[in-house]
Amino acid sequence: MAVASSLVEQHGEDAFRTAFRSFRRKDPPPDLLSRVLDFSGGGGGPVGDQVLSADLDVCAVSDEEAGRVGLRPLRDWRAFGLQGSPGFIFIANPFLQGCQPFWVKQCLKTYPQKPNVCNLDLHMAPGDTHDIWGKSAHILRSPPCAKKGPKTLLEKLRWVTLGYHYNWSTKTYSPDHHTPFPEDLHSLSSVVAAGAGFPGFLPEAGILNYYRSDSSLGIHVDEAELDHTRPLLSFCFGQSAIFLLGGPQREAPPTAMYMRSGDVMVMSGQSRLLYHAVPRILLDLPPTGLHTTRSPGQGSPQEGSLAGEVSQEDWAVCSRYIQTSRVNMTVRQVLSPGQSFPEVRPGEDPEAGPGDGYGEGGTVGEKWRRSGSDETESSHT
Ligand SMILES: O=C(O)CCC(=O)C(=O)O
Ligand SMILES: [Fe+2]
Repeated sequence: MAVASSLVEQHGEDAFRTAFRSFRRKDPPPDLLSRVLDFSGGGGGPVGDQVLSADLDVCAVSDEEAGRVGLRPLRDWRAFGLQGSPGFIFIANPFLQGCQPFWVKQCLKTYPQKPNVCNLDLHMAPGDTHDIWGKSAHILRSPPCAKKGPKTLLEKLRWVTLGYHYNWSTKTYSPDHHTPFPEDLHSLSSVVAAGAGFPGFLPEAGILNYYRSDSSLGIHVDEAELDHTRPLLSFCFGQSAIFLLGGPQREAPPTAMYMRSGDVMVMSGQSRLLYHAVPRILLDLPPTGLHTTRSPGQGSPQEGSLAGEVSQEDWAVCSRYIQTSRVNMTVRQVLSPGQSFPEVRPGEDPEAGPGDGYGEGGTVGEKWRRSGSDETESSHT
């Protein structure tokens, strides 16, 4: 059941905004929370009538290929769809035990490194954003002291872009702002896309969002990619969140669901261009599957695994960070095979990209990330 159907719309605002604001309230109404879908089956909200089981192509990927990127064999994945949202697939934590830490470490230690781009680059000198991990790790590794020191760079990180770098101002990608897409994330994405029925998916752009406890992600549609027939993949790590999935217009009341560490979402087909948002990070639920111990009994990654073990030293930093944070990676194919970017003709304003519907609130970037109370909007650049 869509959560906003019983909420009173205020000031003529659309149903999505009404729901978004309700979840941002300090104490969301209990009946609202009771209708948040919980795919983990681990208690909490119901898996409602709206939930279907989703078909995967379990033969598309061998157990070895899945294990190599830290995923369980595809036949063991629990995948769900939503009535009324064809193409939306929710995969409840398909990671092998002990393998999420590798991806958390990549998000915190590896992907923020140059030549990738992050929010700190927008207002800091290049030398100062050079080694975000190195400049933060020793502080995060030491025991928290009573007097809070200044935030580390890692704690100030809000987004990182990979591959074709999303331009938050023009809301476009461009051929001349591109760096190599990380090979390990390419492999992980290819496995998930193939399992979801999209063999040959080409991961070309990534947006990593770093959420602190009061962060949120405004209502938007991801439409800057030129090929919308390819899915958008989303990987969640760390603290849980409430995710809202709406319709093609903001007037449609959204469905709310919990997203927990390890959960993966695929937005494809008609769901590729649906409005969505993250109104709330939840600190009261312990992150699942985030211990480093690997279980030898359940197909743990073998020789040649990309998802290597994380050293205790690195994990001390990562685990401290995600005690109060959530990290999300979205992976997108930008172009169809053989497609190129439209040429900017002389005299045309290269800044005037197509609208991307991020409208209000915004991404982790300047335009659409919100934080603080439901009344205040602030940017996180
Ligand atoms: O953090 C999330 O779960 C959603 C991220 C998202 O929608 C985006 O990056 O476009
Ligand atoms: Fe999005």
